[in-house]
Amino acid sequence: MTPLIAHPSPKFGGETDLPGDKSISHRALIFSALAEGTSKVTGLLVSDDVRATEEAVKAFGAHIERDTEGLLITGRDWESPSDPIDCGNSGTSARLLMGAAAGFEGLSARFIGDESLSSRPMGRVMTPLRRMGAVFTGDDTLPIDLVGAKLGGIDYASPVASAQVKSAILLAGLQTDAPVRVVEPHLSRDHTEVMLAQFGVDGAMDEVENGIAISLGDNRKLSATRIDVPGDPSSAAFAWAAGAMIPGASVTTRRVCVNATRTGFVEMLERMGAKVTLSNQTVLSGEPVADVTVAHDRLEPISLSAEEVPALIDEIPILACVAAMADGESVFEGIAELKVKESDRIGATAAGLIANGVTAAPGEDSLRIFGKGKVAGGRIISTRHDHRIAMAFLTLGLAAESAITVDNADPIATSFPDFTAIMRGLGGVITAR
Ligand SMILES: O=C(O)C1=C[C@@H](OP(=O)(O)O)[C@@H](O)[C@H](O)C1
Ligand SMILES: C=C(OP(=O)(O)O)C(=O)O
Repeated sequence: MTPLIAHPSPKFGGETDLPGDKSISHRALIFSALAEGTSKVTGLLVSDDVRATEEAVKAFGAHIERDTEGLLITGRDWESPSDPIDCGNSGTSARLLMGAAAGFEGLSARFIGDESLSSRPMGRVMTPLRRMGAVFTGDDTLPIDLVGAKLGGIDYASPVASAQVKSAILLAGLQTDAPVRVVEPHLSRDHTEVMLAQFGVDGAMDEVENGIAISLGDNRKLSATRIDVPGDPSSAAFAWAAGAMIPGASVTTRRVCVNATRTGFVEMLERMGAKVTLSNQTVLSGEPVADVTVAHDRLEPISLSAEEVPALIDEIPILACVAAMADGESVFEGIAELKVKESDRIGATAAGLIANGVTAAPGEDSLRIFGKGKVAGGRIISTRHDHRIAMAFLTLGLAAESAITVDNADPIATSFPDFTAIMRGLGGVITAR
């Protein structure tokens, strides 16, 4: 357990690069490991979650080498790993890998994870994958055993807008010729669809009565390619939040992914009153990227509705912290999915805010924050082994009246090991206890 203290930091600002996007990094590894030929991946995120996926695809038989630019990954038909696939803390690893492995006949694998991951629901991917013909033993939670089988098609209406569920089905669908379609109630991040096209697989997206339908086309053979991973907007969010909250601050993050399914947070900051500018817009491996500048201004409270949630699902704890710095009541609705992340993020966020002098009302599917234009701070919060909770409250501590301590900053390594260095580089005062 490594506690860290974030102190009020009135001189925050500047420019920074960011590590690679976590979602795109997981996918680059998995897709390359399934593709025919050798793919090159640059800018891959170095973090515990992505390392879990890298170790897994090696265990399934992919060959990985490094050169000066990045990784060279040679794909193949996946085979049984000799040891359990340890997904650590990473829901994306577990759910996407189960889908990707499900259609290899004769393969058998056990999926395991840490205590937090072992309490998160896996039935949401096992149900549709079983319907396609996959054979699992285990209930809703890890450890789960998979026996690869010949898969058929599926037309699946997902009850949740989850990119992990959608991606598990599409990845499994690569091993069958039968029709594969997933309908989600609202569009979740579409990095799988973007990357399928990069690897030469066609698909389609249509608006339908009950949501957004994504289907695979006829060509499902992945051909090796090059993927350059852009910066992670979910990591940039902490620098942007500090830029929005601290008077006089202006922060520029270079070459960040600005795919519209991921820009919900920065759009909310703009709606709240922060000044947001995009420059140097371009496209990297099918993903839109830009330099994003966020500068402080007076912040207004906001309302967040269910259809807006997927585009900022991982940013809700930090959005709640920013809302606490606005003057008035902010309401977030349709956020029940937060209860099945690395921690119950509705409860953890509300508890951290309340401890630091903010009035907040958590619900089953909602969170209300009664902002007063400032946050007292001064208290220690429990991160509940959740990286996003740790980073959100360290960021709030930079803007609060008194320092905020997080009891354990270790989980930050799962998604953004450079968090402390980057925030310090921008003027954030973060010290050990
Ligand atoms: O597909 C992905 O890469 C992810 C999807 C999201 O999860 P859900 O799809 O379960 O909402 C997100 O919370 C997670 O950090 C990464
Ligand atoms: C929810 C997250 O990741 P995962 O589901 O991959 O554990 C996250 O990074 O906030």
